[in-house]
Amino acid sequence: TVIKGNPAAIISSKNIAVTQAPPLFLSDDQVLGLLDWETLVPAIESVIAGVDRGQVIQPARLVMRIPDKDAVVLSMPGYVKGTNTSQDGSPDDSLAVKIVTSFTRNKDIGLPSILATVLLYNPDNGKLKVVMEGTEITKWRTAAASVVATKHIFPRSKESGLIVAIMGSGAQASIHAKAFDANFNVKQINIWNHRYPGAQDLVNKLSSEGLKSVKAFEHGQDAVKEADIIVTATYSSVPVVKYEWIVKRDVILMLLEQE
Ligand SMILES: NC(=O)C1=CN([C@@H]2O[C@H](COP(=O)(O)OP(=O)(O)OC[C@H]3O[C@@H](n4cnc5c(N)ncnc54)[C@H](OP(=O)(O)O)[C@@H]3O)[C@@H](O)[C@H]2O)C=CC1
Ligand SMILES: O=C(O)C1=NCCCC1
Repeated sequence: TVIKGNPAAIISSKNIAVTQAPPLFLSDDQVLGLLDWETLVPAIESVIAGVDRGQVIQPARLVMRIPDKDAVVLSMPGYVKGTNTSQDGSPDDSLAVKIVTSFTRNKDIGLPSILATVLLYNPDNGKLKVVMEGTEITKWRTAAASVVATKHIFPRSKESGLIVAIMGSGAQASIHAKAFDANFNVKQINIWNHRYPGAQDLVNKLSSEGLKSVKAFEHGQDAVKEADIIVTATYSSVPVVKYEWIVKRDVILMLLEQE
């Protein structure tokens, strides 16, 4: 069966499952083509509110470690009870499982450390609808959650001129810089990495993509000194920010880490 049409419409339609169609496969590039902050941030905001309202089933994720490969596999099922109706008139509930692999040595072979797959099911009968590469959506949704948190708990985010410090220069550092730039009025983004050239490379990349006022820092303390928001996005097993470095009283600290 050839499935034609807009992947977004296909994902939201339950009919493909009923008609015995095989699951749709979406590559990361196709998923990326469907992602924008204007849609994603309110969606994440609504799901977080749904947790509070009891509309979300989200058990603790299963964590499997593979110590000799410095790797972790995370399995994350989730169900969201819809609040609207789909095109076919049924509730727009969602049922999915995300599987994330975290191989910290992947950098050496040019692969992202975090790779993900999302399996999307018909929420009424459990039939598999879509298999999608989930690496991009995982990156974006993590940063979107930081945007939502900032919006709700940091009063100065509504004013002009946020200073954001990002510790790390990998995938999460990059997407957080873009997310804050796109969603807030940002005065400066400070990037620190344990290897300074990594911070310089990320600054060059972000600047070439149009981000203004992005600066690399050699010392973490200098990067966080003036910051309103501090995002730690590293694989460090020791703290990369010291308490005494934080001089402002209402700084928000986002910690991204695996289990
Ligand atoms: N990617 C994702 O979607 C998500 C990631 N996370 C978490 O965010 C964190 C960063 O992930 P991600 O950006 O994808 O990973 P990357 O591999 O892309 O980046 C890792 C960053 O950590 C730095 N780093 C590695 N080892 C150390 C160390 N020993 N001390 C200090 N810094 C170190 C790396 O620097 P260098 O390369 O110079 O060594 C790099 O800047 C991880 O804890 C991950 O589990 C959380 C949610 C989602
Ligand atoms: O998707 C998530 O949630 C992840 N959490 C920590 C490790 C990377 C992915």
